[in-house]
Amino acid sequence: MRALVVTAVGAESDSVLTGLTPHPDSPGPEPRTLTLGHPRTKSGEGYLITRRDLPGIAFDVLVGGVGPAAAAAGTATALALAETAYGLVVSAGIGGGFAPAAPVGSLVVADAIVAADLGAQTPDGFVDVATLGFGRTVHLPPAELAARAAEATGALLAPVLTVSTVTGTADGAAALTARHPMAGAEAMEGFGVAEAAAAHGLPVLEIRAVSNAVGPRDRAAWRIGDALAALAEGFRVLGPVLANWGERHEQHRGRG
Ligand SMILES: O=C(O)c1cccc(C(=O)CC[C@H]2O[C@@H](n3cnc4c(=O)[nH]cnc43)[C@H](O)[C@@H]2O)c1
Repeated sequence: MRALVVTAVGAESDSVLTGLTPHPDSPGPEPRTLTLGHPRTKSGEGYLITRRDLPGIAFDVLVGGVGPAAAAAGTATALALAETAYGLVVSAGIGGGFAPAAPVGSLVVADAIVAADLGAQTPDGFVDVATLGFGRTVHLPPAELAARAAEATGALLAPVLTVSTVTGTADGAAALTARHPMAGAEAMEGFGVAEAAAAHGLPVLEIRAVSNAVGPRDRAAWRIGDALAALAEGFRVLGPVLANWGERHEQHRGRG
């Protein structure tokens, strides 16, 4: 199986690739970097993808940009231009954790990927787009895969919210918690990645390493290094889990 892992920034992609480093006894081919699509960066590059082959699974790790729109555009471009079909799409990176369930340095695997600020404000409160009668606000990763990924990595299995604006006040955090009491984390890309995956009929997974608590903004307190290290460790464990799931999934599809 080939999996597409979508991160927002290069530091996250580097962590994912560190985690996906093969065992020294069977190093496999060196990772290859390629650019895809139209030039879109200041330096004139397309989307940056790094390919890493592991036993039973190949990973393409994409730097898609920050926010749900950039993530959807990057993911859709990678899926549309792929030479070899993907079997799974993963949104990965750092994120804010909801206290006390998801402390800084911990991992959260999504059992639901939720567009938390896609809707309308009304005098009676927030109404999401699904309730307004347009589209959807939730994508569900394959339940067994999400559970196995969470168990193997020691992650909290909980909804991960996608927001276009990082929550930066206690009131904002309280409002989100009131609407999504089970939420484990928030980040800015998962729902965009999931929309693109769904448009290609592909399953999606999201994993976040917590760099900060959701609440009053204190950028100096973000522990990005700890979160990036947790992300790398998570992917070290996740590689074989995804390979195993892919093999069983492909056998199942072959029988059908
Ligand atoms: O400054 C750095 O070294 C650095 C390294 C890696 C990533 C970053 C980012 O700032 C990436 C932004 C990214 O982080 C997610 N994120 C993190 N915390 C939150 C949050 O509390 N609420 C929403 N999103 C969060 C988000 O997905 C952004 O794409 C910097």
